[in-house]
Amino acid sequence: MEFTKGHGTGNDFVILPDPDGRLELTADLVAALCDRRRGIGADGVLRVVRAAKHPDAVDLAGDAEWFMDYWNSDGSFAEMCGNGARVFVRYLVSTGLAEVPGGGATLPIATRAGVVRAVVGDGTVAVQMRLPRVYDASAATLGPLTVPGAVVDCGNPHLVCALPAGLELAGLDLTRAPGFDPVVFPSGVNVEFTVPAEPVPGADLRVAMRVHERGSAETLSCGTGACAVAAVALRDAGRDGGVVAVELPGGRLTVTLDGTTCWLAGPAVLVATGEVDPTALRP
Ligand SMILES: N[C@@H](CCC[C@H](N)C(=O)O)C(=O)O
Repeated sequence: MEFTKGHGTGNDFVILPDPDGRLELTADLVAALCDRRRGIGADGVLRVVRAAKHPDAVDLAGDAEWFMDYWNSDGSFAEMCGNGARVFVRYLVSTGLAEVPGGGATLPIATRAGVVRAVVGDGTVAVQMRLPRVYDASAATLGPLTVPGAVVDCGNPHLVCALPAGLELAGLDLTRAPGFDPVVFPSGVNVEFTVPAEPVPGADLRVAMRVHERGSAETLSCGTGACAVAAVALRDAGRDGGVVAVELPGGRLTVTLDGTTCWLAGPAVLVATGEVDPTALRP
C-alpha cells in the first residue's frame, strides 16, 4: 500500500492515495498505521479519494473533485481537520492531482463538514474554513482542576478553556483526556487550553494553546482548534474580526476572521513516501 507522510505544524498524517475508492480502509487498519511503535505513526489518516467515488462525499462535494476522508488515529471519523485539509492540498498539488488555481481562484476540497477552499503558497497553505460558532459555555476537568470554557462548533466540536491566572500550559498533564460534559458533547470534544501571549507584528491578538484531541490524544497542533481559539479570543476582546497568531507546541498558525469568513494559514509539509505492508502491521 502506497503512502506519503506529511504534517502541518507537527500535526502529522499518513496520506493514502485512493483516487477511485478501492481501498478497504477500516478503523483497525487506520489505528495500526497510526501506531507510533508498530506502524508508521501519525495523528490521523487522510485518504485521497475522488468525491464522486466516496458515498460520504457525493451529495456535499459541490465543485470539489477531491474528498478528504479524514480518520483520527484511534480509527474514528471526524467531520473536519484543518491541518489535514492544508496537508491534503499540499499533497494534491505536489503529486499533480490538482493544479494551483490561477487568477486568485481557490481550490475546493470536500470534507464531511462541507467544502473548504484553499490557496497554496510556497511553504504555506491557507484554507477558508467553516466560520467558528461560539454558542455555549461548559467546563473541562483535569484531575482536581475545573476550567470553564466556551463551546465552539467548527464543523467538529471544541471546548476552549482559558487557564486561570497563575497556571501555565507547560504544567498541564494532557497524557489523559480532560473530562467534559457528555450532555453538551455527546460525540466527544477537542479540548483547548489557552493563555494570552504578547502580540507579534501583523497580528491583532496572540494566544498560546495546547490541545487534547478527540480520537488522537494530545497533538502538537490542531487547525480547527486554532480557529476555535481565535474566535473566542476575538469575542473576549470585544472585536468582530481580526488576525490572531496562535502558538502551538508544533509552531504558529494564523487565523483571520472577519465575521463572515475564517482563514487558517500555516506551513504544510510532505516528508516521506513509501510502501507499507498492511499484513505486517501489529503482528
Ligand atoms: N487536528 C485536526 C482535528 C482532527 C479531528 C479531531 N480530532 C476531531 O475528532 O474532531 C485539525 O487540525 O483540525
